[in-house]
Amino acid sequence: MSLNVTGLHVGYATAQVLHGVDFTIGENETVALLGRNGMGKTTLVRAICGLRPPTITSGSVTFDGVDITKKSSHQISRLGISIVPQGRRVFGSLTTLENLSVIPQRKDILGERWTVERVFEFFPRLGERQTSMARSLSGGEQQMLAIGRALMTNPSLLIMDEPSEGLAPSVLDVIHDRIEGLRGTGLSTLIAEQNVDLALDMADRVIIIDDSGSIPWSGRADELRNDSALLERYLSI
Ligand SMILES: Nc1ncnc2c1ncn2[C@@H]1O[C@H](COP(=O)(O)OP(=O)(O)OP(=O)(O)O)[C@@H](O)[C@H]1O
Repeated sequence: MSLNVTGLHVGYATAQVLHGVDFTIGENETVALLGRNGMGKTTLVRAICGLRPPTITSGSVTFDGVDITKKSSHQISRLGISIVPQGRRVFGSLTTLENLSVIPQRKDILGERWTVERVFEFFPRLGERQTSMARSLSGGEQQMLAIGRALMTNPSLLIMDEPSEGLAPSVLDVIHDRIEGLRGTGLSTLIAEQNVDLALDMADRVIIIDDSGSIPWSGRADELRNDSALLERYLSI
């Protein structure tokens, strides 16, 4: 798996948000995307996944050597990138089981495929709630379901947009543990997060987005954790 983002400019009808974003993600890497509120984390992950708005105005996104800059979100999903959207977006009027069963799956993959049973092994709590309507699940259970739905596509790159948002600390521990559990399964992960401590615990590498609409710093998570000037400058911590 390799993702290469080069010179990406992205915006909305009303405003240009990203002004030349460059980064790469390699095989088996967990990368955190950090930045203060409104810097463009969601804009960047939506652009990579082919979700519109926003619109990519220049630059390119290449995934496993294929230019996906102009591809639709469905095409990108079929190539192996899956997103856990901000706000979870599960189907409230379907059961847990139905939410997982309706996902189109990529079949031509190396390694173990995801099945509903495997998701229930991975998140036992979802197995217990498989006949419940998704709208009746707690926030944490909905987040597990959103991750389960993304895994069902059999991605090689999983992108999560603020997985910690609105979750209680005990649930965060579960989500953190499960994201750790994905390591070594051949999956690479990009996590956009406001919760810097959590992100630094989970990630091998960090990219920071700032008000220039680009990536002023990237490096190892432990480097950032130990650099109070960087934390203050870009994340106001
Ligand atoms: N649909 C939209 N139309 C116009 N502008 C938008 C739209 N969505 C986001 N923006 C603007 O784009 C900029 C970046 O927003 P974005 O949501 O990508 O930031 P973020 O880093 O993910 O922030 P947060 O952590 O608050 O979600 C903000 O100025 C926001 O107001």
